[in-house]
Amino acid sequence: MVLNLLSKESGMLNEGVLSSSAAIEDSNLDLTLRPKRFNDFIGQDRIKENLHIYIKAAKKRGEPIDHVLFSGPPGLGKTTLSQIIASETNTAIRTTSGPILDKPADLAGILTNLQQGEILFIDEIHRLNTNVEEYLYSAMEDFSIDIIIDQGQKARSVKINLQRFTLIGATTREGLLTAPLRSRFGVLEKLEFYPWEDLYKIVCNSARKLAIPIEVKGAEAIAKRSRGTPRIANRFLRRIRDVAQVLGEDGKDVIDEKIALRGLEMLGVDENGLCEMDRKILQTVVKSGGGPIGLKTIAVSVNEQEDTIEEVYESFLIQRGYLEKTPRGRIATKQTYEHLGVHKQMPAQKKIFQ
Ligand SMILES: Nc1ncnc2c1ncn2[C@@H]1O[C@H](COP(=O)(O)OP(=O)(O)OP(=O)(O)O)[C@@H](O)[C@H]1O
Repeated sequence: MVLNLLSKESGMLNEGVLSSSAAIEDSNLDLTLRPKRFNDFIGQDRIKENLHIYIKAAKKRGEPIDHVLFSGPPGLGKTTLSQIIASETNTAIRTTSGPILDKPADLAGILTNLQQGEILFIDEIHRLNTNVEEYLYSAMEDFSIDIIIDQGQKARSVKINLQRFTLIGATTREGLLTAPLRSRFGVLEKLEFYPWEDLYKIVCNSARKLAIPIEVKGAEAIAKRSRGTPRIANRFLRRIRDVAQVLGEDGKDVIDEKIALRGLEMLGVDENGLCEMDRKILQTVVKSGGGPIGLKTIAVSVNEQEDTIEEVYESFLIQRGYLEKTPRGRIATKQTYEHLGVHKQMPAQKKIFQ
């Protein structure tokens, strides 16, 4: 049964494919593992130091910190950092997300209920609809909003002052943010993929919190194949725990290197940390003669949403040197051919007649 779940999940990075009970268990464990303070948050040192200073200075002035925008691929800790800011500043955090805020009234309801210094966290802020986004401008800048009361001829606009709050926006697609919205954030921080050494520490910490016995080599194997992403490292750890419990030698539940590698193979993760979808994307580019090939064509060929390819897979493949993005499309690199074990077909040499 465990094995079935693993093979179904194979190569998928989204939680959507987990059975509902596994998904609930995973999200509960996610809460257990989420760092609560800067001290528990591993890596991203430059960002942590910056935030530490901004928080200290704001406290000194007796003001809330400036609006913050976190950008970067999914699972790197944008939500976690936002919650840490709230706990480090002893303030409440109200959470919503871009697609949920359908109309300005939805946002007005939330804004007018915010208390002095509270944090409003908007996840996927790049997906705010234009009307709602424009409404946010004056709230962020002047801490006021205009609302229309009454209808028809009696309709009039009334200005409402808001308490001073901090908006924290998170986005996986910073490029989709409009310039007016982007310019209203005082702090812009881009989270980067983690080096494996940081992920190793995260895996060890999580194993300790969940009382999972793990050997150094086992933790290293997971850390090196987790796409530079803490959420993935934690998920692999939990799935490989299942493997250790069922397939561990002599009834031992320990995650050693052998079990870790076996579990990763079952998850469809190869020695460089690429999953099945990564390989499908790269194969599509290579089959097209190495590119340039458009995102749309790739999406149709691998049967995945364009957005998901850009947000989840492509950013990692580009960062690791497997793919280049040009205005004419995606291009495979030498490393891609080497990894897939395919020989690059060189264009036929032109004959030079003298
Ligand atoms: N630096 C870190 N140290 C330890 N654990 C981390 C770190 N960053 C993230 N995590 C873990 O990874 C999980 C995912 O992090 P989080 O939800 O903050 O990512 P995110 O960037 O907001 O993702 P998304 O864009 O999908 O919303 C968290 O539950 C937490 O357990």
